[in-house]
Amino acid sequence: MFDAVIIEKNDEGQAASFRQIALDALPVGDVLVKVEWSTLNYKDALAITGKGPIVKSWPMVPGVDFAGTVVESASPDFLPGDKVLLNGWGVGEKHWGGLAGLARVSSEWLIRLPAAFSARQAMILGTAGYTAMLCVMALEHADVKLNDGPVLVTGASGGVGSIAVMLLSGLGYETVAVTGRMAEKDYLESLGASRVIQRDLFTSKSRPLEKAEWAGAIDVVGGQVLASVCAAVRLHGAVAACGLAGGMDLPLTVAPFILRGVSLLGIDSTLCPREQRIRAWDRLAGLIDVTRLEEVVSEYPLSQAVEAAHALMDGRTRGRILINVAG
Ligand SMILES: C=CC(=O)SCCNC(=O)CCNC(=O)[C@H](O)C(C)(C)COP(=O)(O)OP(=O)(O)OC[C@H]1O[C@@H](n2cnc3c(N)ncnc32)[C@H](O)[C@@H]1OP(=O)(O)O
Repeated sequence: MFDAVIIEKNDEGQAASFRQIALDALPVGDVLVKVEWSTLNYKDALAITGKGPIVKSWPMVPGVDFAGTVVESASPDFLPGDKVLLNGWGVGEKHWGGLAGLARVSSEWLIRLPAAFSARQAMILGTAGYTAMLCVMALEHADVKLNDGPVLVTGASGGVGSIAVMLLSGLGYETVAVTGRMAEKDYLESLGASRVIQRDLFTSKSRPLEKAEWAGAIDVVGGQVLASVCAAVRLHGAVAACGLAGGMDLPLTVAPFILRGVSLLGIDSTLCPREQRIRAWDRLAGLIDVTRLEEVVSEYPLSQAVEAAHALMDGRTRGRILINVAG
């Protein structure tokens, strides 16, 4: 038996609970991992609270992230004792995920834990940190340079936003944080934001082109916020879009793209190719000052993951939510 959060569905709806599960209930996979640390991302909170259609197969152990140690392996790529991590690949959606003491998964989804990080540190970063890194790499690839002007981060006090602010400011970009929670101004400045501005400035319908202010942007919100950001990007700037916390719609015109040459860069961390993931984790290893990770984290035991998911959905958390699975 092992401890897990499990989401079950019946005629009355879905419910998540913390309980013991039998070993033989684990799904198929060629590697068995003892999970030590996991996390809660916005997507996990949607799954646990039932506020979004994340779960595709029932019952489901949620958790798109985990880090731990290989216990059994039928793959030539991993041996018992290897330290590994996993982000995405439909784990926690279609295949049992990381909010459990054990996970049986495909070896193709695992990567080795970078030497720069402990399992705990890797999970403070988790999918949010790796997604933020993919966004930064996309802006670099689009040639957004340090002296081109300020770079915006929306949803800045959340998991992706906090790490994005840390990474961009660490690289030397003038980083401007957009938040719905101005009470987090000091926190965002401590992460490296040179300015913190209110989300309200981006929530009204924008004109096709607004005053060109931003050299680039990382957006976790989508909807009107993303549209307003695109309309205010400078000539040949770029926006990396990775989230939909504010909605799926995109009420904008083609003006920013055809009149200012703005690029809208889609970031998908779930099915991102393995080589690109490894590059992102290598970049994180080079850029993140591990002594500063404690500034962005709140830690919960696995037994309290369901309560933490409700707090995240209600906007009562900030930064990264770390789940201590091994105890
Ligand atoms: C964590 C990464 C992933 O899960 S990537 C996986 C693949 N992508 C997806 O599944 C997309 C779905 N997920 C999202 O859209 C998420 O927004 C996200 C993944 C991009 C960000 O997740 P994160 O873990 O950073 O979420 P947080 O809850 O910690 O922070 C969210 C941030 O957005 C603000 N926000 C929430 N609701 C709204 C809204 N309706 N309108 C505008 N902004 C909203 C929230 O308050 C946080 O920022 P703040 O500074 O407080 O404004």
